[in-house]
Formats: sequence, structure tokens, C-alpha cells
Amino acid sequence: MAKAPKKNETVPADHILHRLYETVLSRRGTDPSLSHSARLMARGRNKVAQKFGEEAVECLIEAVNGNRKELVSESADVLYHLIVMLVDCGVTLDEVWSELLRREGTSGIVEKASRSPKKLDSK
Ligand SMILES: N=c1c2ncn([C@@H]3O[C@H](COP(=O)(O)OP(=O)(O)OP(=O)(O)O)[C@@H](O)[C@H]3O)c2ncn1[C@@H]1O[C@H](COP(=O)(O)O)[C@@H](O)[C@H]1O
Repeated sequence: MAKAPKKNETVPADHILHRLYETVLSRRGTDPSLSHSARLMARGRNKVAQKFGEEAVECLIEAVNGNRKELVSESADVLYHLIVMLVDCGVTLDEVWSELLRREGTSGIVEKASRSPKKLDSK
């Protein structure tokens, strides 16, 4: 049986997402004719973000259409393009894992209820 992760555990450094992050990081500023990641980042942050958005939309289309196999493939595209966007923005995966760990165990319903109520328009 798989061991339950401890509260302070982050994702192992040899995890596929970390390896992918390190690969994309190593491509930054390299020859765009040899690397898709380099080519994408060379086109600027707007393009990087746009590609992530497009892949996310393609992913949700497969989800709503119930295309399981395509959903798996598009999900991989989304994760790859998310990583390119994080690398381009200088955000590390550990920062994202830390945020997930911070949220762990707090129900979204409880968290939403704890937010301060929006100020009502005085007009
Ligand atoms: N996981 C991926 C991955 N997923 C998707 N893609 C590429 O993303 C591209 C998406 O194609 P699109 O036509 O949508 O994108 P585009 O060519 O930018 O098109 P336009 O916006 O110009 O129309 C395809 O070329 C895919 O091969 C990926 N390219 C690379 N990786 C990983 O990144 C690593 C490094 O790749 P390079 O940077 O190419 O060395 C690889 O070893 C893989 O592990």
C-alpha cells in the first residue's frame, strides 16, 4: 500500500514534473530551432500564456465531450505548457507545492466562508 505523504513533504526532486521543469529551464535562451520550449519562450510571455490558455481550452473540450484518451493527452499538454509558463515567469515548482501544502486539509467551502465579505456599494 502507498505510504501517505507527511504534511511537510514536498514532491520528490526526481518526479517527472521536476525533471520536465529542469529540462525546460535548461532550454531557456537556447537555439529556438532545436527546442520547442526555447522557441516558445523566445516568442515572449504573451505567447507563452496564450499557448497555455489554448491547451487548457482544448483540455476542457475533451473533458466535456467525454473523450478520455484525448483528455489524458491534452492534460499532458496543459502540464507541459504550465511548466513553460512558470519557467518563463521565474516561479519554481516548490513555490507551487508549498501553496498546495498550505491549503492541504482546508475545505474549499470553509476557506470561501472565511473570506471577508465584499464591501457593499454605498450608493
Ligand atoms: N512535454 C512536452 C511537450 N508537449 C507538447 N509539446 C510540443 O508543443 C507543441 C504544440 O504544438 P502547437 O502546434 O500547438 O504549438 P506551436 O508550434 O507553438 O503552434 P503555433 O502557436 O505557432 O500555432 C508541439 O510541437 C508539441 O510537440 C511538447 N514539447 C516538449 N515537451 C517536453 O519538453 C522537453 C523539452 O523539449 P524541447 O524544448 O523541444 O527540447 C521534451 O523532452 C519533452 O519532455
